[in-house]
Amino acid sequence: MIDIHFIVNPIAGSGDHSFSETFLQDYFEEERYNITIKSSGHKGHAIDLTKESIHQQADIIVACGGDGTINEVASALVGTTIPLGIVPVGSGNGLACNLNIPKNLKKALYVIKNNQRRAIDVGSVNKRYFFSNTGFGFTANVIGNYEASQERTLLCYMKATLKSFQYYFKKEETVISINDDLEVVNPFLVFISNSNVMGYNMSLTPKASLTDGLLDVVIVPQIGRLRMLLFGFCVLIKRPELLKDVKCYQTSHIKLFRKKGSFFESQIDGELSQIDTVELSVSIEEKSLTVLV
Ligand SMILES: Nc1ncnc2c1ncn2[C@@H]1O[C@H](COP(=O)(O)OP(=O)(O)OP(=O)(O)O)[C@@H](O)[C@H]1O
Repeated sequence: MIDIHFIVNPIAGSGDHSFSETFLQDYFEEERYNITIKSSGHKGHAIDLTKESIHQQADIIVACGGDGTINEVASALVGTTIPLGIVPVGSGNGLACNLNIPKNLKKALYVIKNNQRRAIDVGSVNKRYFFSNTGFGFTANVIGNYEASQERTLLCYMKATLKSFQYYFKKEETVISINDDLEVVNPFLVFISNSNVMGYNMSLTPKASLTDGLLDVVIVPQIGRLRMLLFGFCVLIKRPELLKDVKCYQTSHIKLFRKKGSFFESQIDGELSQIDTVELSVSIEEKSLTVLV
C-alpha cells in the first residue's frame, strides 16, 4: 500500500477546495493507496502536520496550496527521501508553474500518481529554507501591503505593488556582498531566486533554474519614481535587465549586512518575514528536495 498524506491550506487561493477522501479515492484506488487529509489551521501549522506525517511514515506528502504552503511542507521534507507532491490551489503558484505542474486539479493528481521524481535545489536564508524566492527592500514591502489587503488575488497584488511605488521608502541600510567580493550599498530592491517564476506567471529571473546549483540575484539601486515605473513595465514583459541600472548575478552564496534599522524586512516564498539579525547568509543546497513532476 502507498500512504499519501495531503496537507491542505483551506484559505489558499480562492479558498474553495473540494478535498475529501471520497473525492480523492476516485483517483487513488482503495486497494493500492491509503489517503490521509490534514487541514492547516493557522500559519506555520503545515510544518507540524508534515513532521507528524513523516513520523507516521507517509510515502508521499502533498502540499495543497500556494508557495507559502509548499514552503512549510517542503521545509520539513528537505533532506528526507519522501517526495513532495504539489496541488497548486494557491494564488501565485510560482514554484508549481516553474515545475509545469498543472493548475487543473485532476491533472495535478495524475502527476502525483505517475510518481515521476526530480531532485531540486533549495535556497536558505540563515538556515530558513525557500524554494521559489526571497527578497528584501521593495519586494518585501509589496508583500507586506499584499498581506494587509487580506485577499489573495492578482488585482490585490497589483494594488499592493502600486502602493509600494507610491509610499515605499527604505528603512534599513544594507551592504550586500556577492561571492565575498563585489559589494553593493543600500539598494532599492534585492531579489534572490531559485525559480524562474515569481508568481502570477511574472518573473524577475526568467533564466533561473531549479537544478543548476545557483541562485539568480537581481539588484536594483536607489532609483527615482519614474525609473521605478519603467522597471515595473520591464518586469511585466519579463525583461527586468532592460533597465540599465538593474544588475543580475548568478551565485551560490550572498551576504547581507544591516547597518541601520531594527530588522531585515524580507519576504520568503511570498510571506512577510522580519529577521532580527545584523548579518544574513543566503545560500543554496543542491538537489536536496525530491518533487513529483
Ligand atoms: N487555516 C489557516 N488560516 C489562515 N492562514 C493559514 C491557514 N493555513 C495556512 N495559512 C497560511 O496561509 C498563508 C498563505 O498560503 P499560500 O501561500 O499557500 O496561499 P496563497 O498566498 O494563496 O498562494 P501563493 O503563495 O502561491 O500566492 C501561508 O502563510 C500559510 O501559513
